[in-house]
Amino acid sequence: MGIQITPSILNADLSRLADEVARIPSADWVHVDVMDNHFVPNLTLGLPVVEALSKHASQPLDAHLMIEDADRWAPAYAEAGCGSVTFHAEAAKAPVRLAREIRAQGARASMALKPATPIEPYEALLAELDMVLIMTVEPGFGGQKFLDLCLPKLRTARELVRKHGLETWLQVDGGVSLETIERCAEAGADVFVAGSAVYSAEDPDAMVQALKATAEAAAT
Ligand SMILES: O=C(CO)[C@H](O)[C@H](O)COP(=O)(O)O
Ligand SMILES: [Fe+2]
Repeated sequence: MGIQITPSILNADLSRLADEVARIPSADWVHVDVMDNHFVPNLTLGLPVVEALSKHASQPLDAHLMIEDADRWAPAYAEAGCGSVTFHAEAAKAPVRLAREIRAQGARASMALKPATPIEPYEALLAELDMVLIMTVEPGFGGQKFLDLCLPKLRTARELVRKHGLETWLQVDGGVSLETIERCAEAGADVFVAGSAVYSAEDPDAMVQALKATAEAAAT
């Protein structure tokens, strides 16, 4: 698939979501951060808003569920029309069953790891996943500083995907900008979430294109 950019709408104008998404036609996906004020200390939006937005976005939605009861809710986001659904490893009680349920609903299944969660215990699970999200900030808020300490885990994830001959995408999320995206691409990421970098830019779509070009140059 090559390099893909999935802007997060967390720092967009939430009162005009469909318009905000229309400002980024070059994006491959639209990243939607769902927070429940339990798994993370912040509350954003849920299933009805995601369902409504999926009907107005020209790109598929990439739902990032920062919620405690992932086993119960994640398949519903696939059913609501998301193209990709990411649950957190720290929240899922039965990740294999959950990944299979998401895929059965026709969406890509993805699992996220917080900065302190290692990838090695999940090696056998990789074949069940279409994507792994390596968080590069503590989940909960946009606009945080990129954590370089997450890069070795990204390299390990890339080695494991190669070792098993898989096509699992590796996504990074948190503090991704023109300044940090090269490091992520060099370490093996191929899907890049960028929230504040895109929506604080004067021309958000030009920023999406610049991020993509920078990651492509670093990955080759
Ligand atoms: O999952 C997230 C936070 O938990 C967001 O997707 C992420 O922080 C995007 O925002 P930014 O690019 O500003 O860091
Ligand atoms: Fe996110």
